[in-house]
Amino acid sequence: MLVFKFGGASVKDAAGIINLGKIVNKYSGTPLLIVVSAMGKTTNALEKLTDAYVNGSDELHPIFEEIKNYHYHLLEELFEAGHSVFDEVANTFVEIDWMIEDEPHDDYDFIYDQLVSVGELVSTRIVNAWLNQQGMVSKWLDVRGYIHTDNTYREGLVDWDKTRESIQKDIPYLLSKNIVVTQGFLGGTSENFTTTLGREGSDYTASIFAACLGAESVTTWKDVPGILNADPKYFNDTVKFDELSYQEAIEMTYYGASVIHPKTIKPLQNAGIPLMVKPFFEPDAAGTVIKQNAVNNFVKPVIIVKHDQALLSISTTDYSFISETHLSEIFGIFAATNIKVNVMEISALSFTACVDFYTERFEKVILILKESFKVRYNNDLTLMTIRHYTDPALAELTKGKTILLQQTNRNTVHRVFK
Ligand SMILES: Nc1ncnc2c1ncn2[C@@H]1O[C@H](COP(=O)(O)OP(=O)(O)O)[C@@H](O)[C@H]1O
Ligand SMILES: N[C@@H](CC(=O)OP(=O)(O)O)C(=O)O
Repeated sequence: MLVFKFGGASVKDAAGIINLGKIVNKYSGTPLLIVVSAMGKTTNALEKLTDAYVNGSDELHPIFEEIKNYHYHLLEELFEAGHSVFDEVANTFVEIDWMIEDEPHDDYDFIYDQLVSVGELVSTRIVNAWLNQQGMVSKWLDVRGYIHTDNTYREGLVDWDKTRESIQKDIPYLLSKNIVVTQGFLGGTSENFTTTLGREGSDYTASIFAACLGAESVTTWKDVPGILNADPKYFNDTVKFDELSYQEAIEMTYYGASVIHPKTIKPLQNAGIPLMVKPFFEPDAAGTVIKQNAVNNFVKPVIIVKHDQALLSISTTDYSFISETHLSEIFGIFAATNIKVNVMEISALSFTACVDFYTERFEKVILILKESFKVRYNNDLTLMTIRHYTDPALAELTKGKTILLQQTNRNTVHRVFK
């Protein structure tokens, strides 16, 4: 069986959904599970809606109307009036109406997951209806009953044993009868609340299903020819990799290559399942294959740029050395507040960490750290990681930047700058 993942860019409009149908049609006869993300930039719009709700903003209803109109226009282009998908989509949006009628719950991350998840619940209804309308028999599956997580909202931790059991119990039978269409990015808790797996987590969803089902391969259909040595949105003259090893792909995604979610590769590596990254605009092209024993061919350095970084500098209040006990306390606080450290440095008197900046989490961690330490920080920074670097490439890429932290290893350099 195969697992396909279609991201937001591939289903951003009616033409995208028609194209998805054509790609799927090429694989008729092969058992196929399809993971779909929210359409276009819907997740960003739902994040704005969540903020507006929590802050009691007047923008709440206009934002919601815009999200609904975007989906209804798309439906009108694809389906005759009266098709049951109109009601399915409307009923899903009603869940937002119910939630925003009440006063916001205290836990922002909990509210976020209940509201933002609607993007995937709606997109999968539309894709499923379109495939069926095109004669490809397909079943809509609520992923929240299959991917079981803890209640770490916005970063649900997957309970692999429970997830594997649920998936293996039902999905092989469903796949023997139909195509299965399900939501990326979402999970469910044991109390039946919705969780999300972290932004851009639909790639990870595809990998979870593939690993549990022993799929032949996973294909993620993207708006790029494959994995390139740098993000083509920011760099010209990029080169595509035909193959990449799991290890190299893990390193790239860990440091922020946003083309694949960082948690995606490991389950596939453990199960020996290849991951193809292919362009949805040219479905017969080879793309990039991530697999065991791949030949990594680095004709150019790999450049990974991560924005929205903060540099935290932590020292003791009595000017004593930073000890292992202090470090243990600091990491305990990071773990408890879901702060991810990308690069760090220790000196006699201070510990410095470059971390992803999320406003609410950051404010929380600073408050807790300040109970025991002196804390200074800079935000709005960029972390650039260059793998397989050359000195001229490094000099060119960092020209004119104010570097706040730097690390150089044999293969990889990190630079944090303004
Ligand atoms: N090394 C890279 N190679 C290819 N694309 C990259 C790379 N790094 C970042 N990207 C970005 O990843 C985007 C595709 O990923 P993403 O937007 O998450 O796709 P989707 O959400 O449709 O699955 C591309 O449009 C590109 O800008
Ligand atoms: N819709 C979610 C999950 C996701 O993976 O989306 P995409 O496949 O478009 O990156 C997000 O935008 O974060």
